[in-house]
Amino acid sequence: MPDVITIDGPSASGKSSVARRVAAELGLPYVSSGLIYRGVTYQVKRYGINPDDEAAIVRMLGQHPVQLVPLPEGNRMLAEGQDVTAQMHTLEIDQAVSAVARHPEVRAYVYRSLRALQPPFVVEGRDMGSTVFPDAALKFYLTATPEVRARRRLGERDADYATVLAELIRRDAADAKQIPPAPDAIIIDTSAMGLEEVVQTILERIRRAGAKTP
Ligand SMILES: Nc1ncnc2c1ncn2[C@@H]1O[C@H](COP(=O)(O)OP(=O)(O)OP(=O)(O)O)[C@@H](O)[C@H]1O
Ligand SMILES: Nc1ccn([C@@H]2O[C@H](COP(=O)(O)O)[C@@H](O)[C@H]2O)c(=O)n1
Repeated sequence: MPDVITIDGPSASGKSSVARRVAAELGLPYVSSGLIYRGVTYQVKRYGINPDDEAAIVRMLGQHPVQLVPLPEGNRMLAEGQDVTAQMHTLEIDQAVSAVARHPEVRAYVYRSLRALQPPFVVEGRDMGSTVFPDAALKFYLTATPEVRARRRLGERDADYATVLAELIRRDAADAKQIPPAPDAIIIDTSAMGLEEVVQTILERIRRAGAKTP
């Protein structure tokens, strides 16, 4: 069994749903890296920090840290010990998170949190395969057109289709630096695939890779 399996892709490509299902099938924990960036953004807003002020964000995190709890039934986000998971997937956090996540020192904070976790696990995000776990045994990258992703996301946000689509396209552009897939990632275009089909495709690739491992 590989130590670390990475599943990356743009917003609403299905990373967290797929990672959770794949991890459950393998009996492994799954880890949502985006939830840490969301937790940091929540604290930035809570403490009224300017999202452009990298040094102030890092200082704030020293006093008011966040912690990811990767439970199999769903990752939880703790801010100073308080469970704030329910407030992580709002349009307000969607719109602010990329500005916070672009700072190298913020990324270093998140990378340290992720690398401190004990493998094996399935981890999802943008740059898990390209940057954070370059030695991961297996790397997947999910794509889908913005329109398909916006339709999937509709209903999870308090917004209409046009707003959800515009927000997805904006976030893709804002995250462009960390979005490119690792050169050795297996790319799966899920535009015409159901969730279960994506999960089974990945599990099949993992089984095949496992069969090749001595
Ligand atoms: N292949 C698929 N077919 C249909 N629906 C899907 C598929 N993959 C994911 N979904 C649905 O799309 C929505 C978004 O999926 P999910 O939250 O897993 O994406 P994500 O990439 O983790 O998003 P984000 O990066 O914004 O957190 C969910 O409602 C999920 O059930
Ligand atoms: N590896 C990652 C993961 C996430 N981000 C940033 O966090 C935002 C939220 O991520 P979700 O997966 O929960 O949507 C995302 O838009 C990025 O700004 C990142 O930079 N790297």
